[in-house]
Amino acid sequence: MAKKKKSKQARTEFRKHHQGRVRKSDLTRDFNLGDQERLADAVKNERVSGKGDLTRRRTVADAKASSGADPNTAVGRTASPLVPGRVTCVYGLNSIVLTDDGQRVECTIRQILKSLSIEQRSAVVAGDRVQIRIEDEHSGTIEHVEPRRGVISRTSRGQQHILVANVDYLLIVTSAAEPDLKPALIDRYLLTAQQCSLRPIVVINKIDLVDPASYQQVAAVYATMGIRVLMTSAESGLNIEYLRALLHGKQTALSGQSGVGKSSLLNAVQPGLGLAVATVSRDNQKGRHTTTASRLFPIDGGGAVFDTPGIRQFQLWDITAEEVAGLMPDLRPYVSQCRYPNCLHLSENECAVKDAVADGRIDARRYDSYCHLLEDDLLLAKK
Ligand SMILES: Nc1nc2c(ncn2[C@@H]2O[C@H](COP(=O)(O)OP(=O)(O)OP(=O)(O)O)[C@@H](O)[C@H]2O)c(=O)[nH]1
Ligand SMILES: [Zn+2]
Repeated sequence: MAKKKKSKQARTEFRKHHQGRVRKSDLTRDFNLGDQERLADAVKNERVSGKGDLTRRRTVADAKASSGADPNTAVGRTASPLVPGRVTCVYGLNSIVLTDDGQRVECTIRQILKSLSIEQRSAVVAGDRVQIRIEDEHSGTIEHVEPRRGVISRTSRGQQHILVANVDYLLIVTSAAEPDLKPALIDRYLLTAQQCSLRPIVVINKIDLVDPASYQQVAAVYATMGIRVLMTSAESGLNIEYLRALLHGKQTALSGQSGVGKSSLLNAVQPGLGLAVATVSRDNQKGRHTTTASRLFPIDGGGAVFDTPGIRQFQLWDITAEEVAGLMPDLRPYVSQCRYPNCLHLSENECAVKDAVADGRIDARRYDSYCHLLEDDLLLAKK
């Protein structure tokens, strides 16, 4: 409740701030809502109107009607046309944009978007579809951000911080050996996928190092929940073709512990990437994980894989103990049948989840994972 109040207040502050800006810069449209689409419209209008020049103050529709030209291409002054692309990486107020025709352009963010980024922290994020104006060979300005879908975000100090936008899949890479498979870790990644409404793909890599039969049961439990599980070997090429087909045309966020073979898999899926494999020392590895730069690897024929350091090793950012069972497709059907509405399915009596574990309707290992997560992390953190 307090949170809601706070965010309403923050929105009001934000609105006031931007209304001020709008007047200052002579924008012609109402700027009340301050959401991204309206903001982008306002940016267009600002461009069309020009600062302080009343004779050029026109709406986008006017400009279209009278000139027949795309108002994005600046009325009254010559400017290069807008070019569509995708943000691969954001650092401070600068971004790297990969245009649809394959140019890599270092972009600043248009002034009005910048002020949004101070208020909401995420004016432009990795994965955003944008329109940019190229100024010279390798630099430009982001003029417009398309509405987002499929975002991976976390909340810090009451504000949503988006790590990557426009994602279809969460690729959860694990290894059968070196390091050993940790199903409990897969379960954690799955919670985040569920929470962010991303389709997960679980990859068990390095399957060449073990007897695949030893992982059939783990894989089958996920498969019954409708989760795709793939046993791969970057070494032998097993299932690489299949993985490539899955990723084709999709935006995929990469996750998984260090050393499981993420770079090796990407190199195999997309020959020519030439990603460094396991050459980093322990010290360097630490450094790598603290970097905030994210990378995007385009897939031939469409689609891309995002490697965003904050996503590689998820923390359970915004998940509360009470939410976990509802985010697990195998536990969820039983939750409403427990005697106590606030049942955490740990030591309570008349718990439908525990009954389902006892007679095998819920996999015991998954339930174990659930208990560890709550007891070791979420409830402990509360104490
Ligand atoms: N046997 C076997 N080894 C593999 C396979 N895939 C990767 N490896 C080896 O595992 C080690 C780690 O591979 P990477 O691709 O660097 O792993 P990563 O997940 O990208 O590691 P970080 O960059 O630290 O996150 C390397 O020595 C690879 O050669 C595989 O399918 N089979
Ligand atoms: Zn219960």
